[in-house]
Amino acid sequence: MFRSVARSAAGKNLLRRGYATAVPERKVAVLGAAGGIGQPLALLMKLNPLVSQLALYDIANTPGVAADVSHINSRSEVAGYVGEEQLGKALEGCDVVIIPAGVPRKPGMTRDDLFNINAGIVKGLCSAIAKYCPNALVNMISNPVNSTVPIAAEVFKKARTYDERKLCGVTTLDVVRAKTFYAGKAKVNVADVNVPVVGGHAGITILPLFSQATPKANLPEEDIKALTKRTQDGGTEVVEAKAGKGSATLSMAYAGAIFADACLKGLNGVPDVVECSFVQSTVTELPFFASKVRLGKNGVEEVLGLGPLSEYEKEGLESLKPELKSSIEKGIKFANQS
Ligand SMILES: NC(=O)c1ccc[n+]([C@@H]2O[C@H](COP(=O)([O-])OP(=O)(O)OC[C@H]3O[C@@H](n4cnc5c(N)ncnc54)[C@H](O)[C@@H]3O)[C@@H](O)[C@H]2O)c1
Ligand SMILES: O=C(O)C[C@H](O)C(=O)O
Repeated sequence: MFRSVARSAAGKNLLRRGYATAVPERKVAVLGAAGGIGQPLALLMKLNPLVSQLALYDIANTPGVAADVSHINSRSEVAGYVGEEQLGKALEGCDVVIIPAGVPRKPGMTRDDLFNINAGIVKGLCSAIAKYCPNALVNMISNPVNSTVPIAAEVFKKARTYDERKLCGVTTLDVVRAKTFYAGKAKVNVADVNVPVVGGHAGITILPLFSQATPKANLPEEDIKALTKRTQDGGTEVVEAKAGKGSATLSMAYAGAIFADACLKGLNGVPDVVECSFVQSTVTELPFFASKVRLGKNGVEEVLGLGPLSEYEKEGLESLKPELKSSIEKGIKFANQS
């Protein structure tokens, strides 16, 4: 349902901020909304003027989070849903579903160590999405993303609702980190920095392409290697600093909000919305891969290629493939066995 923006003061304000010529009604759900990521993400989505309805779902504690966030004087109406019996209502009519549900890492764990718990959670939530909002654009945050995205794809295939354009693994935090670390090293304004990050979302599968970073800085090879390693280990850096109290939540909420905003802009017809995401792909021989994607009215309208790689990045690309392949296959196997 579209509403002319020219008619309202809020609409004029949106136009001034370059959002769109018309502001559709958009329902967004956050699944896992009472968690470490879910709460600040709920806040950021409440602040997003492209959202008209915000559904906050979790297995516990969402009434309080929803009541709290709902007092903010921004466009969207907020509703809290708790427990499986309310999941359908949370999902009905959704345009975008963001999933940060599941357990986070503790020091010493890999993201793959979360598989046993999170795979089942994601499978259950995706079955409900297939039933209640099969056309929604899914933003998968729950780890291990390299496996949870393939799980979601298999669940949707079984339900005959799969549309590869509507399933995105959220790797924006890798891009956020790469930009921050590059700006610090290159001594450039962080707001001007762009760095594509490709591959997957775990350890060496995270491949930042600093050879394509702008503004150009001609950093020495040892700096590029150190920046690459720090980006790949960014999640672990936070897990260790939090010392058992979870993983990145605030920076992840920021990254998740950026990606969801890009999805909404794309759905609303804003041209040239490009972000990195882990999607079904033919960019390499692997069935899923993160690269730049163009977001549009149908979700992922185009998966963009890798562009020219340095020798170091070419090596990184070849080294990441076996791990990424095995994580993808693990997800597919789980979804089809259980
Ligand atoms: N993609 C990324 O870049 C990225 C970054 C950070 C964290 N993560 C992942 O996000 C996930 C969540 O992290 P967190 O720090 O918010 O964890 P958290 O434990 O603080 O919150 C998770 C929330 O999920 C809820 N939950 C559990 N089962 C659920 C279900 N079946 N339905 C709905 N909600 C359910 C919990 O009740 C909890 O509120 C983890 O898997 C973490 O590894 C991904
Ligand atoms: O590192 C984690 O476990 C969480 C997340 O994937 C991150 O990159 O911060």
